[in-house]
Amino acid sequence: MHALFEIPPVQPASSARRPPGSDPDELLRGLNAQQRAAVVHAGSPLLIVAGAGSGKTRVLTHRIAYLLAARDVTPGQIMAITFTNKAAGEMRERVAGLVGPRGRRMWVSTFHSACVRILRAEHEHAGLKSTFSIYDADDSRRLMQLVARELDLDPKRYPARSLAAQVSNLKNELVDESTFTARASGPAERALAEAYSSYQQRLRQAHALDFDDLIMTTVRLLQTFPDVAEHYHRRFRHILVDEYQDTNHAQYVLIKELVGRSPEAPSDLDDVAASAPELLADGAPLGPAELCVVGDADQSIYAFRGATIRNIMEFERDFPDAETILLEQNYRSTQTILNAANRVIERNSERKPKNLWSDSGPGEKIVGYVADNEHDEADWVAKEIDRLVDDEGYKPADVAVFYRTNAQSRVFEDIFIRFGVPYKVVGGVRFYERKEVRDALAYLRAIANPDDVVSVRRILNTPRRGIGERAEACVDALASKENISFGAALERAGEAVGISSRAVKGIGDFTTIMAEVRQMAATEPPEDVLEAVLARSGYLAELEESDDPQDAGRVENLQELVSVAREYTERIQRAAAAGDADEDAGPDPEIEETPSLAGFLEQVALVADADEIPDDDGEQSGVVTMMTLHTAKGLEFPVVFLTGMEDGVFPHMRSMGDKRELEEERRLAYVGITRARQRLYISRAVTRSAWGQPQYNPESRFVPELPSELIDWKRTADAYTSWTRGGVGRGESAQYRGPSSALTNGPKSQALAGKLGLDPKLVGAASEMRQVPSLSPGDRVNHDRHGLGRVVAVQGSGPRAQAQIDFGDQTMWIVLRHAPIQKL
Ligand SMILES: Nc1ncnc2c1ncn2[C@@H]1O[C@H](COP(=O)(O)OP(=O)(O)OP(=O)(O)O)[C@@H](O)[C@H]1O
Ligand SMILES: [Mg+2]
Repeated sequence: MHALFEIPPVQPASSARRPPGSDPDELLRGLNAQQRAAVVHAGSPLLIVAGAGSGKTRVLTHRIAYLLAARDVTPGQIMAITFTNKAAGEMRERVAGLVGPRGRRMWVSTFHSACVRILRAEHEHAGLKSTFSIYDADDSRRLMQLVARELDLDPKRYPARSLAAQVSNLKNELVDESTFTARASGPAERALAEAYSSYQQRLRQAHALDFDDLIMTTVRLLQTFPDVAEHYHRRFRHILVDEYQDTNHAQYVLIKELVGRSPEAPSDLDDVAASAPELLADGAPLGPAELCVVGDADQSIYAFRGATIRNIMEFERDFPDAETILLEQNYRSTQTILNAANRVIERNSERKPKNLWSDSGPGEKIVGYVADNEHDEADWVAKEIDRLVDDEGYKPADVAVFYRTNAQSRVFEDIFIRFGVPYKVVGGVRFYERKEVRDALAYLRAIANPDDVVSVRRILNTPRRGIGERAEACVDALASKENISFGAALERAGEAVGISSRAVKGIGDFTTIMAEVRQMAATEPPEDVLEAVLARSGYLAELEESDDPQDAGRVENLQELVSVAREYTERIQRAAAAGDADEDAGPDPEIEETPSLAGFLEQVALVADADEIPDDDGEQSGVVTMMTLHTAKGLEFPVVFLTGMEDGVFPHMRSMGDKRELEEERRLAYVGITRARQRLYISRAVTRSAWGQPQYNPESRFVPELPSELIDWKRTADAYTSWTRGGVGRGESAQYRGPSSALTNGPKSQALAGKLGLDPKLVGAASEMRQVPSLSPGDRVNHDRHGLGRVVAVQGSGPRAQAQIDFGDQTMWIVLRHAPIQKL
């Protein structure tokens, strides 16, 4: 690897009349030597690898501004990829001030948004309707459920969720259904292959793409149609990618396709110039686009979604003429926080050593706290936030509380509400996941795309119109018989065999309303269409007439959705007006000029978790942000609380037996620590309830990896004085005594059975085996439902014991406490 260390000379300030920030010298002045080298680098592919907070994202932003200010690049030639829409918005905004309305032509977006834009523009090549629907994870699961039922797959052995996840993995590896079918072996793979094929067929019928399809279809489009690839290749001369360590294989291939091949020999260029001079229009060379990617292998935390560090580790092999630049100065955190982060991450194997340093001084010590239980932990966090605000001049908006899983937020919410700490939860049950919002969007999607089977079926009988499951099945049968879509079959419901006249009338009402509103959608903006359909369908009236207080909240959420649509319309109109003022840019077919239902649905479909982070409102003191560690990537906060630092919580129980997964958890810890600018807090609870029972969690193994001299413990486990008095010391776990049998056989255990999807009868059986069987790898077992199996691995002990068991056709992790299992 060779690093670039030449320091580009800073030119004396020239024309002072440039708008601020568009002066190249000024752009470079706020950067260190390596950052500057990255910003001005021209030609070969460029990889910037650097630790957290070293200014990678800042370099990308400045590089874009520099390209526009100093290198005669036009905004339309730039494509920048960020991990969230929020990050894209920030980057666009920062650059926009520099270039005015021309900035519209720059693509700054997530991979998914970029692909949607390409697919909308090229829908004919891709064999899609221009109004195709986008299915999110929940829609895919619903569709997979239909498929699994149709194929008569045993839902216990082949849960739809798992099938959908496996299909997603295959798509991330660019393995399509026919390739997989050809190579599938064994009953489990063959079942998956069948489900995959049938799922794809259903998607095609519904004119829908799932999230992973967006990428895979775009890759195939570019590979299959050289003229389409050429068009984008000619258009995008600069491709920039943030958070490159979290790209998966499909995204990586997409980047390669967009960048294009190595430079052609000059004679080829001459040939092109003679035969197709338009390809050389604007003087754009036909060589590969300039590629600049930034990332940090230590922050790769999406392996479970198919992200592969390989993409960053082997960048130089894949792009042989690539340059690499390292950044080592951290501008975000104190040296104490950095030292802690460095010491944790250095335990991982297979990493290139690097040492971040900061010149912002040692700062405050890390503060640690051991709570009796999760309520005590939240209580302490709330009081400490109060103190920071009252005594140290911090605002609530300066503070973030991180946890490993979404479910941990509830206790914090309860206590923050009681203490009056203003907060916002990012992720969790999000606005767009609420039932009424999904129903309303399903109406809109069914209007935009009548073939969208998942959406149509979702709202067909919501509100009730007397269309039961039986009627649906009759329509489905008609659709199969006539080989038409479900939506088309609804129009001919009267012909369906066995359908009741009541259902035919209900379906008639439904299709009439939909047809009317569909006509309206051709000319009216999405907010009016939404209001019309909510009123015409009776959906809103039903909520308004309800006595359930929750329904009032649902009406508010629908009002909010109408506002979201209105904002969308206004944004498009504003942008179009700004574009009209831009003389040198003609119409751009890849940019929306008028608001449309499809455009609105596209925007909504692509909203990611991180987009709900509140913007800094400047005036007010804002709210505390709560989120999972995964969502925290790329962000920074003056004060960070890392909570639930317990083995089994973080690192997550699932990952504890596997070295690679454990290393991914450690990278997550590194991400968490490095979000903090000035203050870092770590906390854990000695007991934490799970499924209504107390669990005793030992200290997270990541805590002793932090240098002890950097931590100021406000309370240790020695102070733990609950009913297991004396049983728990710091770093050791208490003996688990087991719940009383009243608990395990009472109504609670039946509720638990429901939560776990278990047959309640089996819980009784399992509770008789309160003594969790002690298993070791190699043991043979019998499971009431899965039959005979062999233990592959074991982790945890007492109530947390889990075993990985190979049942022949499948291998699964089983929590022994709940399992009807006997050792043979
Ligand atoms: N040369 C610099 N001078 C002053 N501040 C800087 C400089 N470079 C970066 N910063 C600031 O340091 C902080 C971290 O920068 P940035 O977010 O770009 O880092 P990053 O490498 O992208 O971090 P992460 O790996 O967490 O995504 C930001 O507040 C940024 O404005
Ligand atoms: Mg960044």
